Amino acid sequence: MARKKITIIGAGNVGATAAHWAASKELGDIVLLDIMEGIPQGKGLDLMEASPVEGFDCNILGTNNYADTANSDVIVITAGIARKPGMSRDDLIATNTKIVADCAKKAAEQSPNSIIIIVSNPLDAMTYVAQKASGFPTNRVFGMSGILDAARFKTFIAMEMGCSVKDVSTILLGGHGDDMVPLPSYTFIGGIPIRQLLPEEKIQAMVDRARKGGAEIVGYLKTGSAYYAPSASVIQMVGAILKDQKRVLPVAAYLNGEYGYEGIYTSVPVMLGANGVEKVFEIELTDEEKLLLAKSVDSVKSLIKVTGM
Ligand SMILES: NC(=O)C1=CN([C@@H]2O[C@H](COP(=O)(O)OP(=O)(O)OC[C@H]3O[C@@H](n4cnc5c(N)ncnc54)[C@H](O)[C@@H]3O)[C@@H](O)[C@H]2O)C=CC1
Ligand SMILES: CC(=O)C(=O)O
Repeated sequence: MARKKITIIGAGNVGATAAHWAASKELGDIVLLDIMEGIPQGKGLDLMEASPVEGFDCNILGTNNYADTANSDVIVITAGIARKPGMSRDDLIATNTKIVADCAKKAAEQSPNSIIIIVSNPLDAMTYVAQKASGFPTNRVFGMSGILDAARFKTFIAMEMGCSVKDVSTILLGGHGDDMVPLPSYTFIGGIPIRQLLPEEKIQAMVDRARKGGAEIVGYLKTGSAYYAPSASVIQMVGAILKDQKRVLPVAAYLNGEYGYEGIYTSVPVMLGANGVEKVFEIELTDEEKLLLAKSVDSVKSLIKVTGM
């Protein structure tokens, strides 16, 4: 069987670390593309030279040329810039819209049957931009944030309980911002509802910490944002697609009337397999949860508006 081909666009912290996880899991051959000359080539070769030590078999090519990405099965877009002093959020969106649209268009031309996963921020709006720029059907363009945000929530719960992270399960909805919607009502520890094990104030403190999880890491790093957990999260999605695992995961998926919303991307539980988003699950929500989701979707809508797409 031919090896799968994964292209990662943006060889910065998230992109290079995603290549590392993908290689160590032998998910396929990897093309690492960046606009900076030498960076993807150097990081790609360095990672490839780890293969005899770690014992993984895959080719890793660093490049600045989209022709090298041809016939990829999955394309991960992490390209973009972070907000700099003096730059408004709208300035950032304008710049990243151009970058993400350009990357998605060029990558889609080279790999017309591929699946595109967006990581670049602001996530939900950039996913919308990539879908428009690629012209791909919406089941083949979606974003990563829900797995990361849920992973942060699960980590804090395991830390609080002193239990294994493996026994914590949850669902999280909404945009990748401060008003994302972690759902304690769908959170279980070894099958036990979290509200039977922890007081509400402790649960709400962890909900709040998860919402601000990205900022917490930036506060420590100062020079950049999180990349280990984000890259692990996107590679979980890549694995689910390439192995047709039918995983049920929170993904920034296109909504076609589900939850009462149409024409936007936001995180909801989906089934992820070889055809990308194969099913969107609509779960029951309380009135309060519906209001929280509406607030988050409003934020996503206003970000999409700024893109002008
Ligand atoms: N969705 C999520 O949950 C998360 C999203 N992010 C976002 O992912 C993006 C990447 O983050 P990092 O890797 O930490 O940033 P980084 O600055 O380390 O890497 C970005 C890379 O993109 C490259 N790039 C810029 N313009 C390009 C273009 N036109 N074509 C190809 N490459 C280009 C840069 O040269 C750089 O190497 C950011 O937008 C960040 O906010 C990061 C973590 C989590
Ligand atoms: C950077 C980002 O989006 C995060 O760490 O959540």
